[in-house]
Amino acid sequence: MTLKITGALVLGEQAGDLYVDDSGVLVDEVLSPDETIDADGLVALPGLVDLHTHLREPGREDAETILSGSRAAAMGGYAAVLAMANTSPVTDTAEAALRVLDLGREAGLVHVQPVGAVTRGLAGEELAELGLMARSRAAVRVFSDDGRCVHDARVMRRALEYVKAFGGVVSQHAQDPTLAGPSACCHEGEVSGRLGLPGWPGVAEEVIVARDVMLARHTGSRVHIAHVSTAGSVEVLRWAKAQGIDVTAEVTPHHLMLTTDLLTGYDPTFKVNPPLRPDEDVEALREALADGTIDAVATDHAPHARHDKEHAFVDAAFGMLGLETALAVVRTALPDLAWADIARVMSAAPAQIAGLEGFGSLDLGSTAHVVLVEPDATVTVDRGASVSLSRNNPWHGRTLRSRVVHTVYGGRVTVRDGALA
Ligand SMILES: NC(=O)N[C@@H](CC(=O)O)C(=O)O
Repeated sequence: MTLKITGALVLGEQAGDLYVDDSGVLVDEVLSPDETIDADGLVALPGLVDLHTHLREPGREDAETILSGSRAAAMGGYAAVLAMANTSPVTDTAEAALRVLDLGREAGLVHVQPVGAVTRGLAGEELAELGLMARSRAAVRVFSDDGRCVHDARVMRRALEYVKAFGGVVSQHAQDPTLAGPSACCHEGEVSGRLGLPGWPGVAEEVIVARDVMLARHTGSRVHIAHVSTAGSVEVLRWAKAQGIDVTAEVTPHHLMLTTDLLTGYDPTFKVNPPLRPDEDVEALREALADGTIDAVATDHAPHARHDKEHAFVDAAFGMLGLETALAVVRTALPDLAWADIARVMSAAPAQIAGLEGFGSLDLGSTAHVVLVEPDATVTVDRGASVSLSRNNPWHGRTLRSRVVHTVYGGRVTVRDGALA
């Protein structure tokens, strides 16, 4: 099946046509295409890549499945997602990783790349089968105990040494458990004090970021900091990058826009880990994304069933949806960010960090993963319209700028006119 996309503003710049041959590759011309998409006025970006998605399968298929999460990803303009390891059972073996990969292929809407756990059962003690996962057909390159911090420095050091052998990376959920007590449920500060909610401070994140950049320097290995949420972490990253330490970092759309004050209604939709932070952190995160200190935007899409989320704030599960709205949130939060920069932080950089070949580019000869965006559309989010199985959507009722109109994955249209194809 061949495809022609006419009149798209490629990376937001000049209008041009894109052609896809019948092997799903971008080429300079196709004479009589099987399908033509009129993209006049739409911006074409390389299909987005999400470094941080929770798909809940296996184990919590009531909250999300690999199929429903793939649908949400396609609707958000994604061509690839990295599926976090905190499923049940945990993705800590090659067999478990292959199962995620194959279920993703069966769904066929985005590439689902398994993230391997760093430690067995996410218990933080013994390393998981890192080498077997890496050498398997799933070719796992990103390892993370996300949801939990690899808090033991010795274990973190060993993991960094181990993944170095095959060009892997450890994605750290930076949160010192001794500074973030078991009942903590939000940012420690003026708002938590007023609401009487147990909080944890920004420094719980920052001490781990500081420790891990030093471990990366010591081991000569590569560390990635998941969902950076504080100005202090940004300062450490800026210093580490200036030293030439091999560190990358991501920020979530919600940490670029939502702040701690949203907690005053005790609505558990806004309970997330790391927690929403004050304005000054949000400002520092926006600047760091724009200046390249933070490399990528990653959703931390964390679907939860009603019976886990609809509780008193202290008891509710941590996490919020993100795949379908990520691009519009980034565009709304940083209206001056050029489309080429959006393509970098939401596609090229995450593909590179994850070692995913064939993603992140619209150059001729690349696999045709393309998202076509209406740049100045305004859309009011309705959580009921989501294709995710969950409804913990913090953007419900908000008006966001820009809209994903079509998504093409490997030359195949997965979203057409804003609906699953
Ligand atoms: N980000 C979240 O708030 N939740 C994540 C895991 C986590 O706690 O990081 C989840 O798996 O639900």
